[in-house]
Amino acid sequence: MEPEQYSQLPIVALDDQAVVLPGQIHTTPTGDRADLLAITNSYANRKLKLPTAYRGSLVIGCFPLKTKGGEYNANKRFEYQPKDLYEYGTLAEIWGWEDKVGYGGVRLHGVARLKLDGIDKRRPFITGNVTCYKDQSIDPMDVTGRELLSQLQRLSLEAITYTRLTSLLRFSPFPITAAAEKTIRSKGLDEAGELADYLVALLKPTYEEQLRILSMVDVKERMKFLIDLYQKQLSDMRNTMTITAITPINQTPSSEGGSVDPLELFKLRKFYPIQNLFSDEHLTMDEMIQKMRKRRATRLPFPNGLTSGSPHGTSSGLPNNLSRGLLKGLPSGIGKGSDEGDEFEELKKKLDDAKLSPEAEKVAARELQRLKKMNPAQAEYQVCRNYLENLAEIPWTTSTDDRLDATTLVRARKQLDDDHYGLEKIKKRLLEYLAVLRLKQSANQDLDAQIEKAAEDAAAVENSLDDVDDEHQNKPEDIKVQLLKSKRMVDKSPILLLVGPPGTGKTSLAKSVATALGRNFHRISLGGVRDEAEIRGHRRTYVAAMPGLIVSGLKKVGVTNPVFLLDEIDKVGGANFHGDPSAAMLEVLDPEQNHTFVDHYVGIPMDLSKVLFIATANSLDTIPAPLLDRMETIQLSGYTTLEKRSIARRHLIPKQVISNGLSIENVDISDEVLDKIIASYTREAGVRNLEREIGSVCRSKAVEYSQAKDSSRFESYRPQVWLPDLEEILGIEKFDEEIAETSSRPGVVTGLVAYSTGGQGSILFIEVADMPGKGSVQLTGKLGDVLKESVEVALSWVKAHSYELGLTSDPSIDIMKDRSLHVHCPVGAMPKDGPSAGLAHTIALISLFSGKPVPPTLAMTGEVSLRGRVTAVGGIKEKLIGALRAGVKTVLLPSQNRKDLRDLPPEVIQGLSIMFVQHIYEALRLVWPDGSWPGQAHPAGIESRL
Ligand SMILES: Nc1ncnc2c1ncn2[C@@H]1O[C@H](COP(=O)(O)OP(=O)(O)OP(=O)(O)O)[C@@H](O)[C@H]1O
Repeated sequence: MEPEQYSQLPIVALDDQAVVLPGQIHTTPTGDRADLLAITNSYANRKLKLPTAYRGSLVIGCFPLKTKGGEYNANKRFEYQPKDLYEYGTLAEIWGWEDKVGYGGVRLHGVARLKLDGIDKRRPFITGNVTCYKDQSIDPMDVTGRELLSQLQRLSLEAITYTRLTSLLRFSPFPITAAAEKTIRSKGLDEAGELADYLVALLKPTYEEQLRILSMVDVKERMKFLIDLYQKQLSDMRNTMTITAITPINQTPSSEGGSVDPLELFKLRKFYPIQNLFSDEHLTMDEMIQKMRKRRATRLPFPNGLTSGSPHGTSSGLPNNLSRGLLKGLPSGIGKGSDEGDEFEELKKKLDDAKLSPEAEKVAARELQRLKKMNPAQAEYQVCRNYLENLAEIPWTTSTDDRLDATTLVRARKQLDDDHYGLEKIKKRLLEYLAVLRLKQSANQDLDAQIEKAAEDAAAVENSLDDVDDEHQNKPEDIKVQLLKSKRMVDKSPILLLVGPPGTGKTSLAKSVATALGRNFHRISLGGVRDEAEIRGHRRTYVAAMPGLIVSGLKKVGVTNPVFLLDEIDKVGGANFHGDPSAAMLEVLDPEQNHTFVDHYVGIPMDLSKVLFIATANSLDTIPAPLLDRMETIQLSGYTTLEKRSIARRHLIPKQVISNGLSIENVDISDEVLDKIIASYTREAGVRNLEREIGSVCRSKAVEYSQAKDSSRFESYRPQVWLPDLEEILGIEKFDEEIAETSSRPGVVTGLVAYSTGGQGSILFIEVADMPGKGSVQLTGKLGDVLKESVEVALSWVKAHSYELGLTSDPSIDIMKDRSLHVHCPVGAMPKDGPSAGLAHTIALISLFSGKPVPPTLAMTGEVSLRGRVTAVGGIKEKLIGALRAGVKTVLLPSQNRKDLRDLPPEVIQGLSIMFVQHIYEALRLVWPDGSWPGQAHPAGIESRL
């Protein structure tokens, strides 16, 4: 939501050290204050001008104090000055006046954040211009936002559990923590800001920290800040917190008429570091408390005849239900009012409705029994309840019907074509996959019918044999049913892995597959997962334990057969002291194992075999081999300019135009403008930045359009975007394309590069210069080790063959004797590495020594060996696309790379003359066809493709 501006808003200063955050209620004392009384009067006289959105309720801006200021005016009324106010405040509704003598005050309810932009007038109360910020909800696709929210929830729940554990023992009000837990869990991405503000109240930060939180209009920033605060508090709690153990007290009953002071109970206390209690993960919370009691009983002497153990006491004088339970040593039954009873029934009903698997049903029944016996004030009660609620929310048997019928393939093809341009090979592979799925399912349907019939036959035979003796253990009919069942095809879906540079449509392809199948879709972001427990859940005995990503995903989609997108699987962390997350993924992804996947929290085997997993990755290098082995890789490569143009025309422009509130005829982007955006404002393999830049163009058109509309001058609006407009809208060009040079000089050769990030290719100049010297070689241009070595190989080969090449007049002359060399690769600031410039270096050296220039529109790539062989290199597609864009006409490639031509887009094959070479001599003959080069021993392999 965009911030709104309000003018002439009544503004008050809050009392000293008070901050009101949105959602909070605060009473600010009226005392002798002039402004609050004046506002009250104006309100009574209906003189206030209020923002339209808030008419009907009385809103004011309330600002905390920057300094302790304020003074009495001539009328003996206390007044604050605008300079006393902090620049951020809260828009608050006045909920009422407390009119008691001595401490009357105004009850305020915070609504939204305000920033004070200026003051209108000062008397009788301050009014000013403000900007009002409502919290933005976090986009569900925003990974950081989601992670922040879940981290904040986890930390705050952990803090609450610690508090509860101590407060349980110290009689602190349990219902408050329960309510807080409920609130924390119930907040989603759209209420993240509200949650953050709510959690401030639980933390009790300092005044300065509260002011900082107030000034944080950005929800994510606020969450980060709170996460820090919670982390600090938790580490304090973990390190220094101790538990005050209570003992069942055999207190002399208060028969003398005196009541037992609850504080008396704390006299007997023994401190245990809390970590000791949690370190043994096999203990339940109940058992921990028992353990504490035992230790206390053996070590603490009891004065005044008090002894531990005997559950004998009185409830008089203690908070009613708690005292009863505590004095009996926390047995069952306390506080089980009608509320808990309802809650229990509700939970039971939920579990009944949840269609649990047989194993889950057993566990649920057992846990319900335990819960029934438990005291709601026990920390373990909540743990057990949460567990059962989780069980009820997991889809054990519910699934959606696959839309797998005769029209499946046609429909899927249409869906994929509608959503994506090109990507033929990938679409074909996805369709094959769907076809197999459909065949398996229809084979199973036939078998199901047969099984049903065989089962009926078996039942009939059984009936007829009922009264005969029961020796027919393996009746043929039963065996038939078994046999048929074993033939049933298991729904073992292979796991697809889409690998490619960012923004090439991996996520959206997976979405299209889900839509085509009619299945629910859920994205699990694996980037940065370092902890095995994030995938498999925490054991239940951990504080604030939760199920892992997989089970949470299933809970969210509510069916057993969704499409799960495992995004960024290459970024899952390897083994560390938190376990090995990638090993946990192995079990999830193995079709042989994943029908009995066990989440640590749930602890019951679950069937993941119906889930269709599609993983995405940017590169295969960081995926552990065993994980890679379980997936079927589908490679996506970058798009050419032409492909990008078509994607933009068909998908991105319509999408952006509509999402910016315009219609197609309102924006006209020509091919020329599109090409400029692609070449000068984006350098990427995918189309994500392109989409962003098109979005900017559409937004700027939307502004123009609405201005024209508002001033009723439609005729002045121009839908076309012209080239000169681009600089104004998108800023100055971000990238300069390397363009093949027009003139040539000896020692300069055009090479080809593929950038490792972004999957983009381009040309690169190799420059070699010589000078008088003693044979040294200087290398510049941020060259990596491999590249440096390839220069050395090139130089050694040229030195060794200088006589054959006609560069020296005698075989004994060292060509480097009286000269030094300098090899440079612009752009100097960009790091370069790899062996693929070997051929270009060799040719550059020969060109320099022979004084023959190389044609500037001829580019080359290939690794060379000391024997002069030219061997294969990678990234051919990207390099050639880049070469074509840069204006190269002819390219020399290693013969071994011939296979890569199959993947090339047609416009590249048509636009470039591609020649293959196996040896440097062949390259020489192609570069300088007029020269008489030696090496006739290598005539084979000179071939060209035009
Ligand atoms: N061939 C295509 N046709 C139409 N739109 C495309 C195509 N390729 C990508 N897009 C669009 O580009 C945008 C980015 O794609 P997507 O989010 O799927 O990228 P990704 O490959 O998953 O990237 P990352 O690796 O960063 O997750 C989406 O809006 C998508 O629709």
